[in-house]
Amino acid sequence: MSMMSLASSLHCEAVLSVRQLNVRFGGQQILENIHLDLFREQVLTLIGPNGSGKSTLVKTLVGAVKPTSGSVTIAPNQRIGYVPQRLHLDPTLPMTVQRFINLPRRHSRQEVDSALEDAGAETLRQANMSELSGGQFQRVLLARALLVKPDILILDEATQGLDHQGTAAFYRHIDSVRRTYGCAVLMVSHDLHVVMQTSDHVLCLNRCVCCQGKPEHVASTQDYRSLFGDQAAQTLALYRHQPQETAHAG
Ligand SMILES: Nc1ncnc2c1ncn2[C@@H]1O[C@H](COP(=O)(O)OP(=O)(O)OP(=O)(O)O)[C@@H](O)[C@H]1O
Repeated sequence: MSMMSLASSLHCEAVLSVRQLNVRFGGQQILENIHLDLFREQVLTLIGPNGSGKSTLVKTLVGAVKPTSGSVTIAPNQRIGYVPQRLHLDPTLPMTVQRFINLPRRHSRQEVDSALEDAGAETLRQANMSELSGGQFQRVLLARALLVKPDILILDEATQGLDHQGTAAFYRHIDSVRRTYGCAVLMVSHDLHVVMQTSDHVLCLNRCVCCQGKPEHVASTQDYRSLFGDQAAQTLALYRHQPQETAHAG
């Protein structure tokens, strides 16, 4: 096979594709003409200001929101693991991590242990869900998503509320999960520094896709700078001055 045909066959292997997607709530257009491809083992991050439609797009991908028009196509036999932005549990209801993770379907002890370990939550099996820290809770949600042995892992602002250290640690788990499971990762994040260091592809959303590409490309666009202001200037400076050293910094 020539290099050219090899490259084109690899590029056809999208595990998830979105075409001409529009979502309206009432009379309001929330997502407009979204076009997106996610490839095997790729880390694609959605960024965008508050209210730009990131969560709505993720919910559309996992089937929780129905598009007004357009399509979401998942390649055959692809299992999706989903880590939601928030999950409210009744704090008065005692429930161990082990019990929570076995809902709605029971898994073998070995499957549970292995998912907890892959998510960095191996010490939490007997802990009570209501006593977990924010970072521990998110790792348990990640473990639950890993139980399906995902080909596609989708995370909606999974590090919301975590401090720098917790955020950096969580992304390290995501990175190792991607390698262990060989899965594609699509996530929403506000942590621009980390996004720019950990993503293969960044898609900047503001109702429609306003720019996308490799992190260094997106960081240098005017759209990105006008949406994220000072924070954008900092991430760009990071590329110019110390691209290697800060990998995985929080
Ligand atoms: N179920 C709904 N019904 C009506 N409007 C909705 C619904 N869900 C979201 N919206 C609106 O859609 C817009 C996009 O919301 P969305 O949560 O997708 O944005 P986001 O980019 O994820 O924001 P954030 O960064 O604040 O989480 C907002 O104006 C929101 O009020």
